[in-house]
Amino acid sequence: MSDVHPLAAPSGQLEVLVTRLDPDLPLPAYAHPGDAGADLLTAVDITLAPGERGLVPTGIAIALPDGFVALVHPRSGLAARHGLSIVNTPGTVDAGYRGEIKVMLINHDPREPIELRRGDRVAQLVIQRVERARFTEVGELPVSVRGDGGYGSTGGFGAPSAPTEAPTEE
Ligand SMILES: O=c1ccn([C@H]2C[C@H](O)[C@@H](COP(=O)(O)OP(=O)(O)OP(=O)(O)O)O2)c(=O)[nH]1
Ligand SMILES: [Mg+2]
Repeated sequence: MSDVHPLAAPSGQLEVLVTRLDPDLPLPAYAHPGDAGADLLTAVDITLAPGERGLVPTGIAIALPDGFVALVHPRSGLAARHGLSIVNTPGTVDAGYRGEIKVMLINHDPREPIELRRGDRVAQLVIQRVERARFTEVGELPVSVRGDGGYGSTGGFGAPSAPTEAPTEE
Protein backbone atom coordinates (compact mmCIF):
# COMPACT_ATOMS: atom_id res chain seq x y z
CA MET A 1 0.00 0.00 0.00
CA SER A 2 1.20 3.51 -0.76
CA ASP A 3 2.54 5.55 2.16
CA VAL A 4 1.04 8.72 0.70
CA HIS A 5 -2.13 9.80 2.46
CA PRO A 6 -5.05 10.29 0.06
CA LEU A 7 -5.40 13.88 1.30
CA ALA A 8 -1.77 14.69 0.61
CA ALA A 9 -1.41 17.54 -1.87
CA PRO A 10 0.79 16.90 -4.95
CA SER A 11 3.74 18.41 -3.06
CA GLY A 12 3.41 15.62 -0.49
CA GLN A 13 1.94 17.98 2.08
CA LEU A 14 -1.21 17.09 3.94
CA GLU A 15 -4.07 19.47 3.26
CA VAL A 16 -5.60 20.86 6.45
CA LEU A 17 -8.64 23.09 6.10
CA VAL A 18 -8.45 26.25 8.17
CA THR A 19 -10.76 29.16 8.88
CA ARG A 20 -9.64 32.52 10.17
CA LEU A 21 -11.87 33.65 13.00
CA ASP A 22 -9.67 36.73 13.11
CA PRO A 23 -9.15 37.69 9.46
CA ASP A 24 -6.42 40.24 10.21
CA LEU A 25 -4.04 37.57 11.51
CA PRO A 26 -1.99 35.41 9.12
CA LEU A 27 -2.44 31.66 8.79
CA PRO A 28 -0.15 29.37 10.80
CA ALA A 29 3.14 28.99 8.94
CA TYR A 30 6.32 26.93 9.07
CA ALA A 31 9.37 29.17 9.61
CA HIS A 32 11.72 26.89 7.61
CA PRO A 33 11.38 24.06 5.13
CA GLY A 34 11.42 20.81 7.10
CA ASP A 35 10.09 22.34 10.32
CA ALA A 36 7.75 20.06 12.26
CA GLY A 37 5.81 22.90 13.90
CA ALA A 38 3.79 25.69 12.31
CA ASP A 39 3.83 28.78 14.49
CA LEU A 40 0.63 29.85 16.23
CA LEU A 41 -0.04 33.46 17.13
CA THR A 42 -1.83 35.00 20.06
CA ALA A 43 -4.83 36.99 18.92
CA VAL A 44 -4.73 39.11 22.08
CA ASP A 45 -2.31 41.17 24.14
CA ILE A 46 -1.63 39.50 27.46
CA THR A 47 0.74 40.02 30.39
CA LEU A 48 1.53 36.99 32.54
CA ALA A 49 2.87 37.61 36.01
CA PRO A 50 5.43 35.10 37.38
CA GLY A 51 3.64 31.78 37.78
CA GLU A 52 0.48 33.07 36.08
CA ARG A 53 -1.31 31.22 33.30
CA GLY A 54 -3.58 32.55 30.58
CA LEU A 55 -5.69 30.97 27.86
CA VAL A 56 -5.09 32.82 24.59
CA PRO A 57 -7.07 32.49 21.36
CA THR A 58 -5.12 31.97 18.14
CA GLY A 59 -7.77 33.23 15.70
CA ILE A 60 -7.89 29.98 13.76
CA ALA A 61 -9.94 26.80 13.58
CA ILE A 62 -8.98 23.70 11.61
CA ALA A 63 -10.50 20.49 10.29
CA LEU A 64 -7.97 17.67 10.48
CA PRO A 65 -8.54 14.52 8.47
CA ASP A 66 -9.49 11.46 10.56
CA GLY A 67 -6.44 9.64 11.85
CA PHE A 68 -4.51 12.85 12.59
CA VAL A 69 -3.97 15.02 15.64
CA ALA A 70 -2.57 18.53 16.03
CA LEU A 71 -0.37 18.98 19.09
CA VAL A 72 0.16 22.44 20.58
CA HIS A 73 3.80 22.62 21.63
CA PRO A 74 5.78 25.38 23.38
CA ARG A 75 8.48 27.28 21.45
CA SER A 76 11.91 26.52 22.90
CA GLY A 77 13.31 30.03 22.40
CA LEU A 78 10.55 31.66 24.46
CA ALA A 79 10.93 28.92 27.07
CA ALA A 80 14.70 29.44 27.36
CA ARG A 81 14.63 33.26 27.24
CA HIS A 82 11.47 34.05 29.19
CA GLY A 83 10.21 30.85 30.85
CA LEU A 84 7.12 30.80 28.67
CA SER A 85 5.51 27.37 28.34
CA ILE A 86 2.14 25.67 28.06
CA VAL A 87 0.30 24.20 31.04
CA ASN A 88 -1.04 21.14 29.21
CA THR A 89 1.91 20.67 26.90
CA PRO A 90 1.42 19.34 24.34
CA GLY A 91 -2.19 20.41 23.92
CA THR A 92 -4.29 17.96 21.94
CA VAL A 93 -6.47 19.20 19.09
CA ASP A 94 -8.77 16.34 18.09
CA ALA A 95 -9.59 15.69 14.46
CA GLY A 96 -13.26 16.38 15.14
CA TYR A 97 -12.67 19.72 16.89
CA ARG A 98 -13.96 22.69 14.94
CA GLY A 99 -13.63 25.40 17.58
CA GLU A 100 -10.91 28.00 17.86
CA ILE A 101 -7.49 26.63 18.77
CA LYS A 102 -6.43 28.09 22.10
CA VAL A 103 -3.15 27.94 23.99
CA MET A 104 -2.92 27.63 27.78
CA LEU A 105 0.25 29.66 28.34
CA ILE A 106 2.15 29.79 31.62
CA ASN A 107 4.96 32.01 32.83
CA HIS A 108 7.50 29.81 34.61
CA ASP A 109 9.86 32.69 35.35
CA PRO A 110 10.06 33.21 39.13
CA ARG A 111 10.62 37.00 38.87
CA GLU A 112 9.79 38.63 35.50
CA PRO A 113 6.37 39.12 33.92
CA ILE A 114 6.00 38.19 30.23
CA GLU A 115 4.32 40.71 27.95
CA LEU A 116 2.83 39.31 24.78
CA ARG A 117 1.34 41.32 21.96
CA ARG A 118 -1.35 40.30 19.50
CA GLY A 119 0.40 38.61 16.56
CA ASP A 120 3.31 37.25 18.61
CA ARG A 121 4.24 33.64 17.84
CA VAL A 122 3.53 31.92 21.15
CA ALA A 123 3.34 28.21 20.30
CA GLN A 124 3.68 25.74 17.46
CA LEU A 125 1.30 23.22 15.99
CA VAL A 126 2.69 19.77 15.18
CA ILE A 127 0.41 17.57 13.07
CA GLN A 128 0.84 13.82 13.39
CA ARG A 129 -0.87 10.60 12.50
CA VAL A 130 -2.41 8.78 15.43
CA GLU A 131 -3.65 5.26 16.03
CA ARG A 132 -7.04 4.54 17.50
CA ALA A 133 -6.74 1.55 19.79
CA ARG A 134 -9.14 -1.29 20.42
CA PHE A 135 -8.70 -2.02 24.13
CA THR A 136 -8.78 -5.79 24.62
CA GLU A 137 -8.98 -6.90 28.23
CA VAL A 138 -6.79 -9.86 29.24
CA GLY A 139 -6.13 -11.55 32.57
CA GLU A 140 -2.37 -11.17 32.33
CA LEU A 141 -0.11 -9.01 30.18
CA PRO A 142 2.81 -10.46 28.17
CA VAL A 143 6.14 -10.23 30.03
CA SER A 144 8.70 -7.61 29.08
CA VAL A 145 12.25 -6.75 30.07
CA ARG A 146 11.15 -3.52 31.80
CA GLY A 147 8.26 -5.12 33.57
CA ASP A 148 6.68 -2.73 36.06
CA GLY A 149 9.85 -0.74 36.69
CA GLY A 150 9.44 2.98 36.15
CA TYR A 151 9.89 6.38 37.74
CA GLY A 152 13.67 6.16 37.94
CA SER A 153 14.05 2.37 38.03
CA THR A 154 17.16 2.60 35.80
CA GLY A 155 18.89 5.15 38.07
CA GLY A 156 19.52 8.87 37.84
CA PHE A 157 21.77 10.95 35.57
CA GLY A 158 24.47 8.31 35.09
CA ALA A 159 24.53 5.25 32.88
CA PRO A 160 21.41 3.13 33.28
CA SER A 161 21.70 0.21 35.66
CA ALA A 162 21.20 -3.24 34.14
CA PRO A 163 17.85 -4.95 34.69
CA THR A 164 17.98 -7.39 37.60
CA GLU A 165 16.45 -10.15 35.51
CA ALA A 166 15.82 -10.41 31.80
CA PRO A 167 12.67 -12.33 30.97
CA THR A 168 12.16 -13.23 27.35
CA GLU A 169 9.77 -10.77 25.75
CA GLU A 170 6.91 -12.42 23.89
O1 LIG B 1 -4.13 23.20 23.83
C1 LIG B 1 -5.28 22.92 23.47
C2 LIG B 1 -5.92 21.75 23.87
C3 LIG B 1 -7.22 21.51 23.43
N1 LIG B 1 -7.85 22.39 22.60
C4 LIG B 1 -9.18 22.10 22.10
C5 LIG B 1 -9.11 21.08 20.96
C6 LIG B 1 -9.46 19.79 21.60
O2 LIG B 1 -10.02 18.90 20.65
C7 LIG B 1 -10.42 20.24 22.67
C8 LIG B 1 -10.50 19.32 23.84
O3 LIG B 1 -9.21 19.16 24.37
P1 LIG B 1 -8.92 18.01 25.45
O4 LIG B 1 -9.51 16.74 25.02
O5 LIG B 1 -7.46 18.06 25.71
O6 LIG B 1 -9.63 18.63 26.72
P2 LIG B 1 -10.69 17.97 27.71
O7 LIG B 1 -10.50 18.66 28.99
O8 LIG B 1 -10.60 16.48 27.69
O9 LIG B 1 -12.03 18.48 27.06
P3 LIG B 1 -13.18 17.64 26.33
O10 LIG B 1 -13.98 17.04 27.44
O11 LIG B 1 -13.93 18.66 25.53
O12 LIG B 1 -12.51 16.59 25.46
O13 LIG B 1 -9.96 21.52 23.11
C9 LIG B 1 -7.20 23.53 22.18
O14 LIG B 1 -7.74 24.35 21.43
N2 LIG B 1 -5.94 23.78 22.63
MG1 LIG C 1 -10.86 15.31 25.88
